[in-house]
Amino acid sequence: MLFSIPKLDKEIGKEVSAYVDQLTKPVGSLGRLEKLAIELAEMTGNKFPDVSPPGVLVFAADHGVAKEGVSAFPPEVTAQMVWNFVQGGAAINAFSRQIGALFAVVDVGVAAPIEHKDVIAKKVRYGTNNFCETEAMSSAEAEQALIVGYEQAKEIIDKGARTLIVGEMGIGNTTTASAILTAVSGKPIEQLVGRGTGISEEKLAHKASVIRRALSLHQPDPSKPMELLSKIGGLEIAAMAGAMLAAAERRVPILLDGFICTVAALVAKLFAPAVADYMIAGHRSSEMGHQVALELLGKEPLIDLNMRLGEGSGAAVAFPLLIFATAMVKEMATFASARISNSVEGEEKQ
Ligand SMILES: Cc1cc2ncn([C@H]3O[C@H](COP(=O)(O)O)[C@@H](O)[C@H]3O)c2cc1C
Ligand SMILES: O=C(O)c1cccnc1
Repeated sequence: MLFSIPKLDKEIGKEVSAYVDQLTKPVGSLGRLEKLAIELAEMTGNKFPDVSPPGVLVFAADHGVAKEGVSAFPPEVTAQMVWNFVQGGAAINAFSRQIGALFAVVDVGVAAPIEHKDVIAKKVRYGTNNFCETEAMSSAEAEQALIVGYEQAKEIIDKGARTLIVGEMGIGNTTTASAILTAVSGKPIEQLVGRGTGISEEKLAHKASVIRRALSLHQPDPSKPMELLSKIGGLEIAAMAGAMLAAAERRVPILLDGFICTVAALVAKLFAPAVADYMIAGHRSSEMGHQVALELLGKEPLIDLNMRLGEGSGAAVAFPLLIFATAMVKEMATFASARISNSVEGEEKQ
């Protein structure tokens, strides 16, 4: 599949960088917010971009590998949480309301029938196969799930979303994400597999052995994203990658969530490396493996609150920082406009 992602507007970045140095504060004193303002300008091609409203897309799907007992919760929780999302009771609902987000939940592969006017029905199949036994899904299904994500992102952007947040719900998906990350990074499984919903030490060792089995069965080519998705992937992970690709094509900044989202980001990057230019890492999840995924992506997260939930929750909590960065550029006075004496230290920049 081919994606056409525009180059970052480095010229606007330079303009904003120079302008930020004129604002009524010592040079560099707003730290990371300054860098963020420059990045947002380069992504959007706009010196004074709007990042609101954000669009939150939560993709839900089940994982056949959950049968192996790799989660602290039973697979039915995926469907049960979808009902919670439409009733507004999940963490991502509370946080989406706080940040004024456009919100949608998409069934891309829940292993139960779901009919509700507020659930976008895009089920590709009733959960994946157990990838310890056979491939998770066909390449055609992986592609279909990717397209679901792509189309949904297009839609929410058409409705006005100026920043994209992608979240997920899928019991077992930290196993799937760890499998993909092991294949992509080539690092030892022990460094990449974590407690997910909160499994015991014993289950953690079992989870690692499940991933080891799947990788030795399928031996996916780590440079081929569709192969990774079909052999050891997840439907919601494919959809998240597709959504990110659509946002980057439209110069819409992507605010990443935690572990699963960052692994989906790595998959998106394998489809089109330039997609990473449009990503900002929202938070550092305490899930083992997230740090490695962030390093592979070359991103430093905005916040670290010891969260490990998913759903897009960490990105939603980090989102106000994007508002602050843009408000700084839009609203602050310059030394000249406010008639304030500038530094006597000349050009020195910290
Ligand atoms: C009530 C509940 C709400 C959640 N919201 C996100 N997750 C998170 O936990 C799951 C991944 O962990 P594992 O791989 O251990 O199953 C995903 O659904 C993820 O989004 C939840 C999990 C639970 C139990
Ligand atoms: O960081 C995440 O995305 C995460 C961690 C644990 C469980 N679910 C999601």
